[in-house]
Amino acid sequence: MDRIKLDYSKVLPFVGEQEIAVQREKATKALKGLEDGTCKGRDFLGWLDLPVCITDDELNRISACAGKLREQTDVVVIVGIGGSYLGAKAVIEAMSSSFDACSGMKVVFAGNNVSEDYLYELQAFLKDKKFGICVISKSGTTTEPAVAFRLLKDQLIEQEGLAVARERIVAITDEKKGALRTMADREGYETFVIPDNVGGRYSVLTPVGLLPVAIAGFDVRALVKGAVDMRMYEKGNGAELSATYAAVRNTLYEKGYVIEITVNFNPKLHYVAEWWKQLYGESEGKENKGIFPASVDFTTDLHSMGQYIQEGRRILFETVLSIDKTKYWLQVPHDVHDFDKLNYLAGKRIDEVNKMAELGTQLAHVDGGVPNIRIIIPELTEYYLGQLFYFYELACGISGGILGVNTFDQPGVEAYKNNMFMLLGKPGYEKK
Ligand SMILES: O=P(O)(O)OC[C@H]1O[C@](O)(CO)[C@@H](O)[C@@H]1O
Repeated sequence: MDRIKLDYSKVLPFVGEQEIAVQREKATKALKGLEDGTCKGRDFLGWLDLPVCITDDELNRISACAGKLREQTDVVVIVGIGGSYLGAKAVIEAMSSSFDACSGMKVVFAGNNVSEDYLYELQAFLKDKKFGICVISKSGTTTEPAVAFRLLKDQLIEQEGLAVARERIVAITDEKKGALRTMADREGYETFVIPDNVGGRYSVLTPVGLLPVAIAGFDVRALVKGAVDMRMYEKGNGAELSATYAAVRNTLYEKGYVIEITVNFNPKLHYVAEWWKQLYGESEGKENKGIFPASVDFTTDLHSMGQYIQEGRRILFETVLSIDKTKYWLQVPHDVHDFDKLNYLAGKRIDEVNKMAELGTQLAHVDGGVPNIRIIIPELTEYYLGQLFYFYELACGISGGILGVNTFDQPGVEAYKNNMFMLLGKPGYEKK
């Protein structure tokens, strides 16, 4: 099997190899802190060896549960927010056909917002459908998924009766604590556990990511294998890829490039970037520090954000997720009239046009003062997504270590929650 690659040659017009080497040394120290378990947030390092530790029994249980839901239902609603849905959404969007339901099974998401219209429309869509619910919350107390789950559970009971509803609900949560654990135990739902030492945004390789992906009909074993191979490669090579990426982005940050834009040239990667934004934003954005993670879909956003990136404030760098080989083959057709003057492209692959757009964009943006990193993904498969997830997770752990923050907490997220609870009159929040 091939491996994802990193190309930072188009960063070198902006920073010297020597400057990167300084950050690379810091990266080596940060990596040691992770591997020794001496870094800040050391109670949350379970993800480091997670892919290697997943047993065959666990994978079989995940497959069996997914198989049962696929048999019994036409639609499964994945209820969760942040790390409790983004990894699964990223894989499912990347692997699904852009127009069909994935492998005959429709997987939809809820609990990642509190929009009344969204929930109303979802309930209308589920009316008279055979549906199931996979509810995911590590804490078991997050408001958005809790509200959605209450509505959907009631609807399921109303449509199917209590006994069938219990059969069609699966909960993924803490082993012992939280409201969801209490409810699942009391109602007798099938449950899967999110390990204590794995934070939400690092949980894609636990049942949190794996079960929804299996329900959608995709290959979780290949996903895990990709992560295992990346873990083994990085372990044997001083985290060559992850530490280098972490060092390069921190070198840029020190030079005033405070915004990293993750770029794709394939809309299927949109949610990979969303997953990455949570991973890096929640991990690094604290103590008034951290690179701001942003993302764009090209070429779509070249026609909107392209102007700013080319000529706006020079505080941006780009990391392009570049897919080497497409899944399909499609050529630009020849036209006898050539009214649109496109015959110069006739016979060329659509992907060649896309690749030239990618190269042309890189040249233009580098010329315009935007450093460019490329992550080259051989093909868009579960296996390479597994590699990519592990690479990004390890690089994030290292990068947070270089920055000197606790990569694994997210104290800032509480501020909005406290205000919302106070405004809604939640008992215990009146005085706040
Ligand atoms: O799985 P939970 O506990 O519902 O949390 C969901 C998300 O909310 C956060 O805790 C932030 O509020 C994220 O870190 C997490 O991924």
